Amino acid sequence: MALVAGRKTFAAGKTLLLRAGVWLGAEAAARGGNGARRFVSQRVLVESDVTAGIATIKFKNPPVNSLSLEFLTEFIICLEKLENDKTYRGLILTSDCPGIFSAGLDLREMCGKNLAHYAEYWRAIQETWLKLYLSNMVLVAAINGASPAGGCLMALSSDYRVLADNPRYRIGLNETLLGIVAPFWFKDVLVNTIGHRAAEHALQLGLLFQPTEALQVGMVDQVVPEDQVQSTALSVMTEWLAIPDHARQLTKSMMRKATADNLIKQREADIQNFVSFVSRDSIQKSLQVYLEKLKQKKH
Ligand SMILES: CCCC/C=C\CC(=O)SCCNC(=O)CCNC(=O)[C@H](O)C(C)(C)COP(=O)(O)OP(=O)(O)OC[C@H]1O[C@@H](n2cnc3c(N)ncnc32)[C@H](O)[C@@H]1OP(=O)(O)O
Repeated sequence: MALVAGRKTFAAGKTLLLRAGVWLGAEAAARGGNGARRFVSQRVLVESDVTAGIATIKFKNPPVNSLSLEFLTEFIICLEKLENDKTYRGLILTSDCPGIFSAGLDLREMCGKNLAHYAEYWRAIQETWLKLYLSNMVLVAAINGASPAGGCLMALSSDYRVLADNPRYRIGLNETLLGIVAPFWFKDVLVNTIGHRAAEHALQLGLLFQPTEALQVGMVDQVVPEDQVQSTALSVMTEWLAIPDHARQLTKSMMRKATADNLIKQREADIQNFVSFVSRDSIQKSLQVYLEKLKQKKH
């Protein structure tokens, strides 16, 4: 059943389908007698409370939960499985890596690879976003670490964001700092969240907000002490799940469909655009310099 779901997801990406199959073969699932279920994959941990109808996905791709192609493949399959299983009405996104929610796109997937790889990678990024943004489940991001760029996009695609109050946990779309440009649909999601002027300011300067600033600008909905992130996410979830599903889902779709359709109608062009942008010599150089800086930070 899960493979069928995988096939649907990756109808346009044969390699991804193959990888998904490998992952599904390695998957282990355990059921407890108390309604708790736990799916284990290498990079994505899914815990669920069947009785409450709530699942929690913990990103587990150390050291920084970068969105590698392998991570995205596992993540997409998990999302699809949960979405298709009517047991689950709510999903909490959080991290298993201390201090990092997600470092965003894996820069190594965008450097020194061939054009087909860039296209495959970007399709997986698009697919992940569409699955998150259009999910019928209530999505609450329990942001327990730094979340730049693609990490921020995952949080912004949730219905509600709870951020741990730690000045090191900065959040934002910092693409310009890398010498790259956030795609139009990243921009659309940011505009929908914080408004046009604040988004223009944040995007041009590549701002990474500390928790109090993120709350002020509306990028997150709540900032709480670090040890209360999960419990707050859970109580927010309970509140949201008290709303009848059909009414909430139709409302969510009414609010989000136009933004998602904007990408859906030009998906192939968006892939081509990414491929030609990222493969430019100047962009490759910028990304390599940025990666090098990250590596040298430690020394
Ligand atoms: C047209 C293009 C559209 C692009 C759209 C979206 C863009 C993106 O999402 S691009 C990614 C943007 N992400 C970032 O700018 C974050 C970069 N990372 C950091 O700022 C820090 O690593 C972070 C704050 C997340 C964590 O800090 P630390 O805990 O201090 O860890 P280190 O910096 O020491 O990193 C450990 C290790 O991970 C490597 N790393 C970090 N980020 C990435 C990444 N995004 N992709 C790949 N690898 C990453 C870093 O180089 C270190 O590697 P080693 O030196 O080999 O240990």
